[in-house]
Amino acid sequence: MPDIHIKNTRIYYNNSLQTAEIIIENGKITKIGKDFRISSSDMVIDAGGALTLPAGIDVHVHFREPGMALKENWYTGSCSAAAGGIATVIDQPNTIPPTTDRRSFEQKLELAQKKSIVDFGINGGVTGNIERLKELWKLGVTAFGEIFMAESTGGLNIDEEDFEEALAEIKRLGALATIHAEDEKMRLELEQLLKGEVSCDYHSKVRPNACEASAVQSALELISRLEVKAHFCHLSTLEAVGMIRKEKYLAKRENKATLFTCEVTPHHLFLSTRDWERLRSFGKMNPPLRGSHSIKALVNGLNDGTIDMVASDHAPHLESEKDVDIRAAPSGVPGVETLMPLMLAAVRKNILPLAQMIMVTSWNPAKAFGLDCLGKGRLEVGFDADLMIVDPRNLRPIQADMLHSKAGWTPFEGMDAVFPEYTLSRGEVIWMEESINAKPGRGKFLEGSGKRLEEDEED
Ligand SMILES: NC(=O)N[C@@H](CC(=O)O)C(=O)O
Ligand SMILES: [Zn+2]
Ligand SMILES: [Zn+2]
Repeated sequence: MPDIHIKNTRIYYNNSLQTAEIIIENGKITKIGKDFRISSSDMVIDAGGALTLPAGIDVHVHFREPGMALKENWYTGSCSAAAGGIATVIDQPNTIPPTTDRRSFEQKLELAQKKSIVDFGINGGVTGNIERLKELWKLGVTAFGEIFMAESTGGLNIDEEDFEEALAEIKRLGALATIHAEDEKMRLELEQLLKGEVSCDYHSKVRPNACEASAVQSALELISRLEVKAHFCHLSTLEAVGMIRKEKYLAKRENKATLFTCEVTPHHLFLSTRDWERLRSFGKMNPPLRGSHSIKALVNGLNDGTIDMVASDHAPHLESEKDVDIRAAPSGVPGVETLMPLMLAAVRKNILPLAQMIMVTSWNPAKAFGLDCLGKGRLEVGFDADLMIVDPRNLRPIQADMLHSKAGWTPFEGMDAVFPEYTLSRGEVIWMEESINAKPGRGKFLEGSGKRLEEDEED
C-alpha cells in the first residue's frame, strides 16, 4: 500500500481550521503537522488549499444484496458511497432473505466481502427470531435493526409484544437496538380513513407527525424501563426532536448517561411537503416528507446536539418501480452519495458550522456504533486514514447521471452540493479525478463487539 503525504491542505484540528500536512503510513494517519520537508512517501497529494476532513460514516444504508441486486448491489452501492466521500457504511437487514439468522448473515457477508469497496458493518434483523439474536450477535453484527415498529420496505415490522421481547434480549446481549419509529395502529387507521384521498401529499397524511411521535414516546418508555442501548433511525418531526431533547436534558440533570442516540436524513433536512408536487411518488419514503416547522426543528436539533448524526437511509428503488401511483410505489430514496455533498453545501450556507458537520457525519456515528474502537471516525494520529478532500468553493448542482447508484435518479436533482475530489479508505485513494479507483472486495468487514468479545474469551 503506498504511503501518502497530503500537503497544502486545511483541516479542522484542535478547535480551529488550520493549514497542515498529513502523513499516512500502512493505512493509518501517523503524522499531522507542518513543513514535512523531505517526503519519502510514495504519493504526494497537493490539495491546493482544499479541506481534508474525516470521511463520512453512514450508519443506515440499504445496499439490497442479496435478493434485490437490480436496485443496487454491494459494488454499485459502495462506489456510490466512495464518490460521495463516505468510507464506512452499515447495511440494513431488509434484504431477500432478510438478515435474521446465521445462513442469511453469512450469505450477505460473502457478497459484501467480494464486492464492497468501502468498509462495512452488517446489522442483524429482528422479526419473530428472538432466539436467533444471540447467534447473530456472536457472528459480528454491528447492531440490531432497524427494528420496524411499522410497515416499510421488506415487511419486517413486528408487533408490540415481540418488540419488547426483542429489546429485552438485546439488553441481555449488551447490544444496540436501532429503531424505525412509526405507530402501525395509527397508520392502519388513517389508511382506512383516507381511502378516497387523491392529493399528492397523501403519504404524509397517512403517516403524520403524530404517527412518529407516538412510536418514539412508547419506544422511549421501553428503553428507559429495560435500560437497553438504542438508536432512533431517521427522526423527522418537531415532536420527536422535542421528546429527545427533553429526555437528554433530564438524563444530564440527573447525571445519568443517555441510553440512546438518534439520526436525521438529508431528505428530511432538505426536502419538505412542498416537494410533493415536483417529486410525486418519487418523494415517497418512510417516515414521509414533513412541513417547514419540523425542518426547522431538525436543523436546530442538529446544531444543539439533540440529534447525534446524519445518515442517508439510502433506499434505492428503480425509476420504473417508483414511477407509478403513490399507493403502489415502494417507499425510499437513494442518498448515500449526496449525504456529505449536501451537508457541505449546508455549511457553506451557514445552516450549521463545519465543526458540527464533522461531528455528526464521522465521530458521533463512530462512537454510537462502536466503530471508534476499530480506528474509525477521526482525523487524528493513530486513526484509520479514512478521509475526504473537498474544495468548498466548488458548489455544483446534483445531477442523477453523475451518481453511481443503480437507482439512476435522485430526489435532490438540481440542488447545490460540494462533491469530494478525493476519498481515501485506510490510506488507499478509492475516488479521484471523478473516477472510482478501487477493486471490488477491498472493503473490510467491521466486526461487531459481540464477535470481538467472543474472540477475546477464546484467547
Ligand atoms: N425508508 C424507506 O422508505 N424505505 C426503506 C426502509 C426503511 O428505512 O424504512 C427501504 O428499504 O426501502
Ligand atoms: Zn426505516
Ligand atoms: Zn432504512
